[in-house]
Amino acid sequence: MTDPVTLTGDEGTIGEFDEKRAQAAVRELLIAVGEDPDREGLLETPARVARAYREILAGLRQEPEDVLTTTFDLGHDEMVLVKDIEIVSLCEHHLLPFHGVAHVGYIPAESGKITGLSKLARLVEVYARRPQVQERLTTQIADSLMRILEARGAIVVIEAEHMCMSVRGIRKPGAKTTTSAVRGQLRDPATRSEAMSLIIAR
Ligand SMILES: Nc1nc2c(ncn2[C@@H]2O[C@H](COP(=O)(O)OP(=O)(O)OP(=O)(O)O)[C@@H](O)[C@H]2O)c(=O)[nH]1
Ligand SMILES: [Zn+2]
Repeated sequence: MTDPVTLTGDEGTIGEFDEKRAQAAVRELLIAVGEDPDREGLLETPARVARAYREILAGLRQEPEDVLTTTFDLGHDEMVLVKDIEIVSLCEHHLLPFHGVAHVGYIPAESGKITGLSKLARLVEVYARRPQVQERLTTQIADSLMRILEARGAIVVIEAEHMCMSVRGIRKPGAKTTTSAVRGQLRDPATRSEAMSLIIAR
């Protein structure tokens, strides 16, 4: 068992993951939909689902500062862009997944302070593994780059398909939503269009 961690998130204090409570809630849900939670095939389901949600929502117990740790002074002050970072997040309206790719770029601080490339993907994970809306996920990543790396500019583009639009409701599988957040020097039209053309290029 890992130690419970209590952190302060963007919207107040985030509690620890209560596995027993999650299991009881899944059992209740099974009863609510007319299933028998005591039939053999479902006996372990509450425990499995609780573990799955602990994993899928692990970002609630992490902060961006935890992952943007390793920084180097390379003196590189031009744009760094990591494309096609696969994401799976959980829509906070329906608790159904949305999945796709994130493209994350930034212009380092004048000092040339940069971070490891994998840390950009880790930053995406911190915010994706929370109940989310795609717009907030996008802006939180960009704002963290500006704040923690003191970046001069940041751009985040996310393209995703929402299960709540494909398996229920309007049922439009394949519909993709694109969101972007652009900060600092990347708002300059020439820099922004250079970044966008790199993102679009296959
Ligand atoms: N802007 C935004 N909307 C989202 C996101 N994820 C889900 N939604 C939308 O949230 C809305 C919730 O609308 P409601 O009318 O309250 O819920 P609903 O009756 O289940 O809506 P339908 O999906 O249209 O059946 C829906 O239109 C979803 O498509 C997201 O990341 N961003
Ligand atoms: Zn939804």
